[in-house]
Amino acid sequence: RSARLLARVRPLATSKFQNTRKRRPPSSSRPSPKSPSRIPQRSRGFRPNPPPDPSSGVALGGVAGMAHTPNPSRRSWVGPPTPFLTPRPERRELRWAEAGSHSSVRRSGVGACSINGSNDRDREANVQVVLRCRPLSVEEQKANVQSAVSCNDTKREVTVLNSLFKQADKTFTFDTVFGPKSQQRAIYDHAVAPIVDDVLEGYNCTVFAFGQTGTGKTYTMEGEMMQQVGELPTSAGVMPRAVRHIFDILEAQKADYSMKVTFLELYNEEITDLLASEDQSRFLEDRHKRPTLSLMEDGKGGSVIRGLEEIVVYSPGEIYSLLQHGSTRRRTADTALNMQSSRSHSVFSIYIHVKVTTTGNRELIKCGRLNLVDLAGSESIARSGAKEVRAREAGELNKSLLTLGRVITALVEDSVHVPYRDSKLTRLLRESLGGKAKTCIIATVTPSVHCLEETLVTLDYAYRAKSIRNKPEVNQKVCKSVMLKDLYKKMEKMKQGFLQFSSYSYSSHYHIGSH
Ligand SMILES: Nc1ncnc2c1ncn2[C@@H]1O[C@H](COP(=O)(O)OP(=O)(O)OP(=O)(O)O)[C@@H](O)[C@H]1O
Repeated sequence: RSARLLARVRPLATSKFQNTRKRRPPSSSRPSPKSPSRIPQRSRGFRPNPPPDPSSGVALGGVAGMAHTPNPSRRSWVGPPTPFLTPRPERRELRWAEAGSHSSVRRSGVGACSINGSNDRDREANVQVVLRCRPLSVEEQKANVQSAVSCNDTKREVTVLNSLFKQADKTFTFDTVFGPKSQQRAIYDHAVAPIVDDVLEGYNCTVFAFGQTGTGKTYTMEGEMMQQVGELPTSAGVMPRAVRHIFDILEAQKADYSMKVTFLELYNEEITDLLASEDQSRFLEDRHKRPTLSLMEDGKGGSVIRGLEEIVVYSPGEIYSLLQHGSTRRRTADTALNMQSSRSHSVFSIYIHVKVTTTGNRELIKCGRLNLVDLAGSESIARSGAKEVRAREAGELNKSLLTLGRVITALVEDSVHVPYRDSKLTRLLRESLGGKAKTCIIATVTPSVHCLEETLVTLDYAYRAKSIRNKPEVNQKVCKSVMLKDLYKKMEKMKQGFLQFSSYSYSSHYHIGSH
């Protein structure tokens, strides 16, 4: 019986090692040669979600709930899972394989999930919407372009000066407003840092930038990318700052943790892997020939991306180079509105597992995920001067952004049907909009009077998105070692019970027989 029980536990651990690729840390971040943790590991890390078998109906949802099925064409590893270690030797006991239960709190009923209280309403949290208005560019200033947007950071208000056109001004209030003079650091500290703290508590969180082309989405999300580990440049965006923040906290807590990342691009409704391994490099020159990945339903309203590579990382430096690598692979083009316009949406995800010991010495693993999404900009094809390929791209981009707008409207109006399925973008963002993730939207606008119409559209959608309510849930798993300990205890008890029973029946038999 015990053998049967253990046999049931083991496949859970091994099945997690199918699709994660581990890259060797760069020499600067590698542990010292004497450190046992440097023993070459063939670990592929840990899959935070159960294998996405549609028939099993495992509930995963959208970007924050994405899981990745093994791609049979990729190299797969055989043999028992080896531990995935954090770099410091004293943390060696954390093994990805330790997580025995894969379910989130709601599915497994393990642990407690309380944010503000116990009932559903208390657990709800509004999507946070912050507004950023970029400064006029040097060219715009030279051309004396008038500013038609005024920001009041203290009152959290942004006003569109329609009075320039003899109409009433329009004012919108957001959770935070960042005017043209605001710095990258302020945006990160006020809008994103709290969300990153939540990721380390085991929440799935999403930050996405949304707005017209050329308004500063990529600048806000990426900014100046880090070339190497060192001081963050003042123009570093949300992504490098979040990476630094995560490692700073984990190091300060001396936590046992494991981490992996994925980076995907959604272009013309096709998903490609921006971190695809070198064997795909022949496709790099011709971006149109890059293999596309399929987005599948998991049977419970979530999505699954087949074959997306998960890369195990050990240091901020490694993530910076992956970010750099991935973003240079992204499709960009010179348009009339932006010299380097992103022609695709991108999703960079960091999966973090942190081991925590609760009162009563119970070991749990908190599994948080941070999705950093840089959407392509909506654009007026007439004004951007897009033709042929660019016009088609713009059409596809506008289509997916339109669906995003319809999803926001449906959620705000509490419609029975939310059209998530109408575009891949909304399928990916499903969990972040109305699902169990915590979400922050950074809406970006330009102050240029020439873009007033588009600015009003962005403000209108962003304002509506403030009313979307999510139901955030902590994901935590019981360590496998704890589960095994519990099993052994139960077995021991059963053995004792059995021994007591047999000695009792033997003695009563003997007793009866002796008469
Ligand atoms: N807050 C800001 N401060 C200084 N420069 C900025 C700011 N926001 C954007 N820019 C500059 O404006 C230009 C356009 O920004 P960016 O490429 O980030 O726009 P985008 O919204 O991502 O556009 P697209 O949707 O076309 O990709 C860039 O040159 C960027 O450096």
